[in-house]
Amino acid sequence: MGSTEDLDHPQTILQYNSGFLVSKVMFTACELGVFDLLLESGEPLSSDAIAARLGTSTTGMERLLDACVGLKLLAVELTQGGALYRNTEVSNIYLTKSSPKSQYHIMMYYSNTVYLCWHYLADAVRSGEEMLKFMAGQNSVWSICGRDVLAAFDLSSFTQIYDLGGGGGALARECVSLYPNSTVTIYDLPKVVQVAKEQFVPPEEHRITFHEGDFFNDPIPEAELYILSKILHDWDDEKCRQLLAKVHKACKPGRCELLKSRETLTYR
Ligand SMILES: C[S@@+](CC[C@H](N)C(=O)[O-])C[C@H]1O[C@@H](n2cnc3c(N)ncnc32)[C@H](O)[C@@H]1O
Repeated sequence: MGSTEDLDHPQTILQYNSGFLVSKVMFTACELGVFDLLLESGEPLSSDAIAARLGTSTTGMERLLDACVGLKLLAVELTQGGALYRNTEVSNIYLTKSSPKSQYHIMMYYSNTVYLCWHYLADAVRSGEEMLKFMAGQNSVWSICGRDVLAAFDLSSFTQIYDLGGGGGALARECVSLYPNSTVTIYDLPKVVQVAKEQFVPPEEHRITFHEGDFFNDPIPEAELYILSKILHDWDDEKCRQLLAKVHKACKPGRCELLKSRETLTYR
């Protein structure tokens, strides 16, 4: 990024400028069932056949298919009868609904929900009130899967837990409910801790405490278990290394970190 080539021709800036087009082409082909149809058909199909089977316009479909070819999500074979399209291997594995490794459902969530929310990013940045909605949003997922995440490993031997960047505290609440002998300290930025206290964690919940701090610039106190849930994806590799090194230093031998990113759960 910022290379001398970029100064002559801003390749990076142009890629960022149109990045959303790439996502939307992939989402649309998934949503319309292009990859599923090509998997089921077992043979390459023309754009007319695909359009007819999926009930779309022929020109629109042809353009979408060609865009997918450009993105290497589809391959095209030029025959005397016209162009025939088929899935690439990667599309068969990740973009079809029936594949065990299918990413279809998360993509539909991104396309129909996350994509729309990001339209209002500038408003969200302008307005501090959005923080409350963001925290509630972050919390809501834990009412569905918090217990499963926390039960994936037996954490009952840990009584003193720090949830770094613990936000609104929904995971902390699940944790003390599942492991009644534990206490969880939500470590987060002062303004977030204030909102968590006022809005999300009932004062009678004495097993949850708070620590106002910046995990990059302030000390991280000693604890038996550190939870970093949906934290690392926010930072570049250097920042993640910095944070993990700090947690590692605070962690005494035999103590642990539970890392939950969007896709993975790690216990070490
Ligand atoms: C994506 S949210 C995840 C919230 C929660 N862990 C969860 O799983 O729902 C990231 C959290 O990290 C907190 N955070 C960001 N930078 C931080 C910092 N430097 N020190 C402490 N917390 C921070 C944010 O305030 C926010 O609550």
